Amino acid sequence: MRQLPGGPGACFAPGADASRLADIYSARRREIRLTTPEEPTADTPADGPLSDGPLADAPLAEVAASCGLELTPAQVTRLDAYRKLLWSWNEKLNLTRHTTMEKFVTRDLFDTIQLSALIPEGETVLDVGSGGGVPGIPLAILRPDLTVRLCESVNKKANVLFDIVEQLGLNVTVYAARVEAVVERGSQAPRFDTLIARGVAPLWKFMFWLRPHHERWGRLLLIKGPSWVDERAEARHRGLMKGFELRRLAEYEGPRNAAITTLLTVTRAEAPAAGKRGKKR
Ligand SMILES: C[S@@+](CC[C@H](N)C(=O)[O-])C[C@H]1O[C@@H](n2cnc3c(N)ncnc32)[C@H](O)[C@@H]1O
Repeated sequence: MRQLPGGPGACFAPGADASRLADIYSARRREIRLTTPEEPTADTPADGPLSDGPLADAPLAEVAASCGLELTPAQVTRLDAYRKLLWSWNEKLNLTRHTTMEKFVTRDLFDTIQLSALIPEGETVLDVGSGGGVPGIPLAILRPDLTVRLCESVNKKANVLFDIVEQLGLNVTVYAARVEAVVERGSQAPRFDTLIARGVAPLWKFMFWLRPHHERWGRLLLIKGPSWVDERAEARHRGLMKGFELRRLAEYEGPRNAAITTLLTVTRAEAPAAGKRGKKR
């Protein structure tokens, strides 16, 4: 993982030719000004119908208060600055369908806050498949005690993340790379306590990508919709859960959305206690 010449938060995929990085960087800067059709952005796991509610265009603080979310004025200001940058980039790239204040707060912020409650103080966290930055960027705003890093495989989106992080003055590193490359042995990225993700891939794919590098991450923390049960079955069927434990940590209904969201964790299974190993003689 090499540092881009553009700034301390910028990294590039492993294997990039160092002598060409400056060219690549300026080319990528140009690239992000294009309006390019992207693959459709998946709804978040618990997305129901995306109709607007009565607080669609209310100020962030008001919508947050209506959902019982307690935010300081400083947090409101930074979250709103992030929301503006995200929506502005969304006019050029397909990054989010949550383009009313109500959806931003009740889906993006709400999910992030639920997730945040499960992350211990001081951890190093990687947001896998950040897209427009959820949940990694709101998490970095709300939890300055964490070291948050973002990972996004599509260069155009990673460039947007570089820009947003820079404009918000966040101390967040962005990897323009696939997660497999970020966590592989020999990568310059640190070991991560927790990998977080929303709306990226089914469980079996995560396990396929991450199993070989299990010593480089502590646990996987996933925001999932009801499909998680089928995803678990598929991952087990493919033999990808062997030696790993999946637990359901929390389940909640969104404030304006009856769909259920589940927070799952995957960790290495504990080795059996010494006395239980092997057959009795
Ligand atoms: C549907 S978006 C979700 C974005 C964001 N997490 C959210 O919930 O709004 C999924 C993102 O994951 C990225 N992605 C898919 N596979 C990836 C991988 N192996 N490593 C890193 N990013 C990946 C895609 O490029 C896409 O931007």
